[in-house]
Amino acid sequence: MACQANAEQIKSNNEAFAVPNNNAFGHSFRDYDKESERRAGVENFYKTNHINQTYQFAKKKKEEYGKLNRAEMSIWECCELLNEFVDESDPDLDEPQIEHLLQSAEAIRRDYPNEDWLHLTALIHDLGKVLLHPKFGGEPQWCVVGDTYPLGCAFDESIVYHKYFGENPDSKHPIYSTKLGIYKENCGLENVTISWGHDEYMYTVMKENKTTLPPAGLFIVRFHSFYAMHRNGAYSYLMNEEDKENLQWLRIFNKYDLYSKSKVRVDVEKVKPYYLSLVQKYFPAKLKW
Ligand SMILES: O[C@H]1[C@H](O)[C@@H](O)[C@H](O)[C@@H](O)[C@H]1O
Ligand SMILES: [Fe+2]
Ligand SMILES: [Fe+2]
Repeated sequence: MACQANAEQIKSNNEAFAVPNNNAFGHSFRDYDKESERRAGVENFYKTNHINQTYQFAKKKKEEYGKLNRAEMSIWECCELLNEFVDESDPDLDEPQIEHLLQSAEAIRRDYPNEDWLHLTALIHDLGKVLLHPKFGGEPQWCVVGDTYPLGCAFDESIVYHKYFGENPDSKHPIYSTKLGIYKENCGLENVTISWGHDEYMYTVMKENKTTLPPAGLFIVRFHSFYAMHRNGAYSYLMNEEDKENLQWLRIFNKYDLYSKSKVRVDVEKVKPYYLSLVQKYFPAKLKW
């Protein structure tokens, strides 16, 4: 399969995307301290998120939404539902989410023309944000978007707005507050309970609907918001060899996920036939959500 090729090699051969210095608001990307029109809202978002994401909470949500009994629809129908949502956790983008999906997919497609699985992975990576939709219970933003992190073990200091974990009951738990917590060294990320949100939900949707996308595609979707791990190198003691392999692809993907955020809109109708053909290749026509 294409993605078994060495990720770093493919990268050096193809890379062309110029990483912009500034986001659409004139600041550097992921700067959570800089005063901007989005800053206060983003901080408030993380305060609520960090206080309420506990191990028990994430377990419960995973079970509840893991039933996939809310809707039947195609991948494209879901993309269209995201037209109405703006992500409150994001300091770099205030456009509807469908724009972000197309922007990241088109950017990665330009640099990796032969990795069609990567184009589709980018298109669908944030579809889990559909949890915000009334059809899915209209979940509040704090348990759908934002960076994610492991639960059941200590919160690493590199997580954004770490200070707000002080008010999370798990930070006083005798086991959950220790470095390894309930986990064994190198147990593999698939065995770790991550804070509940769009990543884990979309991973479940993909898996249960039997996507034929390669393991790296599933890994990207499941852990793309886990910045403490893929950007800061934290929690490496929970990772196994397979995670480390997949991480190479996640790092490539992240560049396009983050730095493609802009005010330049993609012509949806123009690119739609291409993405529909990929959806057909890797997914059933209707999926359970
Ligand atoms: O604000 C963003 C946004 O919610 C993304 O979808 C998520 O993947 C990122 O990790 C987060 O920082
Ligand atoms: Fe995301
Ligand atoms: Fe994204």
